[in-house]
Amino acid sequence: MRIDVITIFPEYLEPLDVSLVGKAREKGILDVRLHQLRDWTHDVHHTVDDTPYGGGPGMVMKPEPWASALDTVAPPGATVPGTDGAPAEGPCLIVPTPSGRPFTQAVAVELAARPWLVFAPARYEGIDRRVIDDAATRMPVHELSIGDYVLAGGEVAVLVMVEAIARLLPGVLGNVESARDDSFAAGRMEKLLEGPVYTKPARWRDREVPEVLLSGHHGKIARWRRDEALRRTAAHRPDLVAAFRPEELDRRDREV
Ligand SMILES: COc1cc(COC(=O)c2cn[nH]c2)cc(-c2cccnc2)c1
Repeated sequence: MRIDVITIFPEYLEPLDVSLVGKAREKGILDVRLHQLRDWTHDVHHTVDDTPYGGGPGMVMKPEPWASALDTVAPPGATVPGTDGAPAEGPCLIVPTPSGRPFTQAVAVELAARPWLVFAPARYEGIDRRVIDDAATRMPVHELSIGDYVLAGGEVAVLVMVEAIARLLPGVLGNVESARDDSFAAGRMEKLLEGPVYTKPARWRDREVPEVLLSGHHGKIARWRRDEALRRTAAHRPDLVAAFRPEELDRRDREV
């Protein structure tokens, strides 16, 4: 997978050199390229923003630098080889924004199937809308939110999305850390939260590990984990429990 990030703060993306994503880059699974948006400005101050039409607080990112950057990074008609022999594909543009579609595990799974992602993290109050409208004439554009809060810029959101997507790519996670059991991975109790986890020692500061986990009885352990996941989800995310159908639970109970 090729990932391009266009930003005025490339140093914000240095964490992509370490750990999981860093190793995926070393293995050639990920090809991450950072681009300084100011390289596509021509004035002495390398200006990328201006006051908003219609007034209001803050500044808006000018269209010209973004359009030039996107034309260079993802020229019209440019493609990369598809994954697993799929046909070559052009880029998909991702714009982190508080007003975007929620970035969920399902969206991460969808994007992990694409061979080329271009991220456009904005600063200030955002990017002139015409940049996104123009880009949408030649590539899919996803405006995505990582949560209901406002950041000073989209770079942190890019780090979140790249990590969530990269860990789904074959060869990135060792088989020990399989992404299969994720809370939100489909097929594992659908969208319930993870229950509590424990490791050695069995007794620590007078606190014991729940007996069932030491029993070796896989059926009881699975049921206990499901109950704890449901308990935790009811406590922290009643909205997810509401979406859960009781007969669904009975079926799963029968499976164990
Ligand atoms: C300060 O106002 C902002 C901040 C950001 C950075 O992203 C987030 O804050 C975010 C992302 N997921 N949750 C929060 C982006 C935009 C923006 C970008 C493009 C078009 N329109 C608006 C605006």
